[in-house]
Amino acid sequence: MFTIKEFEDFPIILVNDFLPDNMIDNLYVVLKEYEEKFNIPNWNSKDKSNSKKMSLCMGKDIWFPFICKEENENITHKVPSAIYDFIENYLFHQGLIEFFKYSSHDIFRVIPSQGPDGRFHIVSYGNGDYYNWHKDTSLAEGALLYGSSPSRNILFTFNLTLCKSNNLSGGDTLFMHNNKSLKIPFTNNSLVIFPTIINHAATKIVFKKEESWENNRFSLQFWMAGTQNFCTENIKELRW
Ligand SMILES: O=C(O)CCC(=O)C(=O)O
Ligand SMILES: [Fe+2]
Repeated sequence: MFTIKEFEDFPIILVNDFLPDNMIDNLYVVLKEYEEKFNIPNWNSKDKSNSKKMSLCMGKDIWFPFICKEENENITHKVPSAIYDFIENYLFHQGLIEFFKYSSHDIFRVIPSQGPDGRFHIVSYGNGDYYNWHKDTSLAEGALLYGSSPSRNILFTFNLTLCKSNNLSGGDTLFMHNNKSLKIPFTNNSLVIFPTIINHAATKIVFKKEESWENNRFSLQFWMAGTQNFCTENIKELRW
């Protein structure tokens, strides 16, 4: 059963033991199915600041909706049902929604009224990989999960970390806010939720012995979108 905690000095929510085993298994089926499609992160959007991000992430990533130019398929058919299940039934679980409503950081209280649209991003980290400091404010090209309008912005990141290996060291998540920093040590099956404008990083992952791809450290992120109004009214205090 998951437990939820909030940090006083950081608008960050930490959920431990988040998913039941069957949901984790379903997500691993998706990871395995798309193993060959993970690629070096590509932030080629019109916003030039994004290009800097290329060198920050040492892992390999994949986006959903998944865009495959060669196959030219309908992207909306490319989101596995396990991902929708994860977002709708777990990230928007009534236990979490209830917590958001009464969060001590006002910013989270509006999540329930926005609904679960956004994008889905997965990073796979092998031995030696890390993700240097960054914000999740740029939206890589492509549609949102429910095909909604471009007037929505990415506002929150829900980040689930998974790793089956017991031989992992590092892979912690770091946050920076108002000149303070916070380290959340890597824990399998834990979820952090934060406004996308908070600087964060994942420390170098070291496996003490060689591991198979399936034993990599995975970061599964739902980048939640909200309306412009919501954005300007509620997030300005965080200097969007
Ligand atoms: O691996 C992590 O925990 C963080 C990943 C991340 O920040 C990102 O992909 O934007
Ligand atoms: Fe990030």
